[in-house]
Amino acid sequence: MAQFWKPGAEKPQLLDDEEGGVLFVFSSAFSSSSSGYGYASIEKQRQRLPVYKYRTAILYLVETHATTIIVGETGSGKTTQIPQYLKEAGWADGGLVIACTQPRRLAVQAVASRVAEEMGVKLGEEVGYTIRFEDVTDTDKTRIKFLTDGVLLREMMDDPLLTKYSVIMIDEAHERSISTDILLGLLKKIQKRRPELRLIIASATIEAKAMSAFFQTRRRRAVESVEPPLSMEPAILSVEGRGFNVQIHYVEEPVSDYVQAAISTVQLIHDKEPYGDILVFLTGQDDIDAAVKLINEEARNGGKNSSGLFALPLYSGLSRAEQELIFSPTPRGKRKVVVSTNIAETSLTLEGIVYVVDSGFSKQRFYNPITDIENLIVAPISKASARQRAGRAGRVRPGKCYRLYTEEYFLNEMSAEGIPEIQRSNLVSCVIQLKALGIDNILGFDWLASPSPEAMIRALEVLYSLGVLDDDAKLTSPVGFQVAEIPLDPMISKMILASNQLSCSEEVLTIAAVLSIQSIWFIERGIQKEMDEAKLRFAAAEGDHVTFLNVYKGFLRSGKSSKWCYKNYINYHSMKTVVEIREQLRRIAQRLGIVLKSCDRDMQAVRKAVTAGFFANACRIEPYSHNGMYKTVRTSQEVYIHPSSVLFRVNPKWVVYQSIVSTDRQYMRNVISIDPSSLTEVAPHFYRQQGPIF
Ligand SMILES: Nc1ncnc2c1ncn2[C@@H]1O[C@H](COP(=O)(O)OP(=O)(O)OP(=O)(O)O)[C@@H](O)[C@H]1O
Repeated sequence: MAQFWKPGAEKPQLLDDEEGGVLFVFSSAFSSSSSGYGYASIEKQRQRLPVYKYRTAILYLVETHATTIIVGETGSGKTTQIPQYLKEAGWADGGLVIACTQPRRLAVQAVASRVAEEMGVKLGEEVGYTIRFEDVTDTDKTRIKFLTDGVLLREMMDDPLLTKYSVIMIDEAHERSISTDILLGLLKKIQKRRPELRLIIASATIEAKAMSAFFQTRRRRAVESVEPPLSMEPAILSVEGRGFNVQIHYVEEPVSDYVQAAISTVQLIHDKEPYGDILVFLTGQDDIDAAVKLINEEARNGGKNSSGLFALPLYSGLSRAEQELIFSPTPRGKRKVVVSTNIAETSLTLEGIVYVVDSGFSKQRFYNPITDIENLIVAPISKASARQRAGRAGRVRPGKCYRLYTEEYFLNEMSAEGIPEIQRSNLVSCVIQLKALGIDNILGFDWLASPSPEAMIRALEVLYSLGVLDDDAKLTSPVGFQVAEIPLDPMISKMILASNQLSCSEEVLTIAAVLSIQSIWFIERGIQKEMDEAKLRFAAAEGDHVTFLNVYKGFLRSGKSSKWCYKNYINYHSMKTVVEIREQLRRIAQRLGIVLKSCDRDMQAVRKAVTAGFFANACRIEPYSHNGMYKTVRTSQEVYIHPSSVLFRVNPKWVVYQSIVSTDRQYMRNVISIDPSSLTEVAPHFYRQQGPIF
C-alpha cells in the first residue's frame, strides 16, 4: 500500500561547462507561467512558455550552426514552439519543409494537432503529420511536418539527402529508439553533403555532452561562403525554467505490488486532493486492463473513495479510436484516470492531468542473439523516463507526481538513462534499412552506440537465408530491394513476395495486415469462456493465420458491421485498421508487380507462403511431451503455444510462429502448422546448416 508520501524535490538540470561543444545559457528565464493559470488566449499561452524567451537565441544558433542541441525541461515548449519559430523565421520559405520527429505515433498525431490549432490552420495543410500507413500532409501546402523517426528513415529511401527539408528536429532524443540512432548516424553523413541542412536535437534529459561529441566533425572550420558563417561545431542550448511546478512524492518503503499500490494511490488522490485528472504509468495491457477494471468496478459499486472516478486504458495495442478517448474532456464532477504504458511518457499533453502515478517499471524489449528470441520484459525505468513521466503533470497548471519507489532508490539505484534500443533488439529490420540506403559496412557505421556483433551476425544470417542479401551481403535484386520497400518486418514482407509465386497474394495480404497490428480479438478479463467459444467459430485447423482469414471474410460479409464484431468478441476498431492497412499493402504489392490472386480454399499455398517468411521461427514438438513443449529448430529453446492461439492444446508436430511472449514460459504467438519438408524447400541454405532435422 502506498500511503506514506515524502515530498522530494528535483532540481532542474543545468549544464556544466561542455567540452567539445559550445554551451549557451542565455539569461535565466524562468517562466512567468507559475503565476495564474486561467484560460489565456493561445498566443498568450505560447508566450508564457519558457522556450519563448529563447526564441531569438534558438533562431540565431540554428542560423549559425549546422547542429543545435537543445535541452529544456519537459513542458518548456520545445516540441510545439520551435517548429513554429523556424517557420516564422522563414525556414519553410521556397517550398521547404521543417520536420520534427517523435519516437511514438500517438505523440506525432497529438503534437501536430496542437500546433495546427495554435497556428489556426487545418491539420493536413500547413501543418501535417505522417506515421506508418497514415499520411496527413499536403505535398504543396505542408510546411511543418511531424513524423515518426521510422517514417523519416523510410523517406530516405526515395530521397537519400532529404532535400525537401531545411531543418530536421529530432525530438525526445534521449529515448534512443533504434530509428533515432540510425537517423543520427545518417543525418551526420547527410550534413557532409548538405551543410545547409540544419539539425536540432532536443530532449529534457539528453546527455548533451555525448551527443555533441558525436556531432563533432573533423571539418571544424566554419563554412565561410554563407553569411553569417556556418559553424560545423554543435551548439548546446540550455533552456532554463519550467512550465508549472510539479511536486514529487516518494513512498517511504518499497511497494511489493505496484498495480495494487497504484490503485490505492489513485484512491488516495481522489479522496484527499482537489480536482484534476490522474495519469498512471503501469507496464502492459494485462496490468492496465486489470487496474482499469478494478477502478471502474469500485466506482460503479459506489466504493467509498471511488465515486466520480472513471478509468481509461492506453497502450499501443488499442485502436486509434480507443486511444483517442483519453483526449476527450472530463465531464463535470468526474475525475478521469488514464492508465497507460510508456506510450504517454513523452511529448503528450493531456489537458486535465494534474497528478501522475509512476510505478517505476515499463515493458522493455530484450533480444538474446544466442537464443535468437526477443522478449518484452518488465524492467525498472531510468531517471530520464521518471522525469518524463513526472513532466506529464504541470503542463497547464501545477501538479504532483507520486513515485511508487523510494527517494533513496531514485537517487542511488535508478540508472540515469536506459540502454539504447539498438543494443537490446533484433536487428533484422535495422540491417535491411541500412543496406537499402547503401550502407554496406554496417559494423563500421557511425553509431552513437554500437550494436552487438552477435546480434548483427544473426540479422545478416536471417536476411541471407530470406534471400534478401547475397554472398557479398548486398541487397539482392529484385527480392532484397522489394522486401526493403515494404514497410513491414522483413519476414512479413518476404511472405508477401512468396505469395506471388504461390498464387495466394489476396489471402497473404490480409494475413500481413493482421500480423502488423497487435490483436484483432476483443480482450476482457472474466469472460474467457465466451471469448474462446467465439474464437472457435472461426478456428481453422491450420492455425491462427488461416483463422484470421476466416474472421476477415466474416467481417466483410457482415458489411463491416460493428454489431457483428461485438457479437463475436472481435475488436471492431482493429478490424477497420486491418482493412485500411490491407488496402495500403495492396497498393504497394501492385507497385512491386505482385499479381493479386486468390487461392480460394487451397490453404497449402498459404502455409507455404507463411513458411517462406517465418522459417527461421520453426519449432518441433518434443517427442513424448505431455505438456505441449516445443523446441526451436535453430537454437533448441523450450517454447509453448500461447493460450490465445487456436492451436493451443492441438499441438501439431511442426509449427512456425510470429513472435515470442515471455511470462512464466516462452509462448509462441500467431502460430501455424507446417509441413517440415517446406523448410528445406523455402530456405535450403538455412536448414542445410542445421544438419538433418526431420
Ligand atoms: N494539447 C494541448 N493542450 C493544452 N496545452 C498544450 C497542449 N499541447 C501543449 N500544450 C502546452 O504547451 C506546453 C509545451 O508543450 P511541448 O510539448 O511543446 O513541450 P516540450 O518542451 O516539448 O515537452 P516534452 O519534452 O514533455 O515533450 C505544455 O506544457 C502545455 O502547457
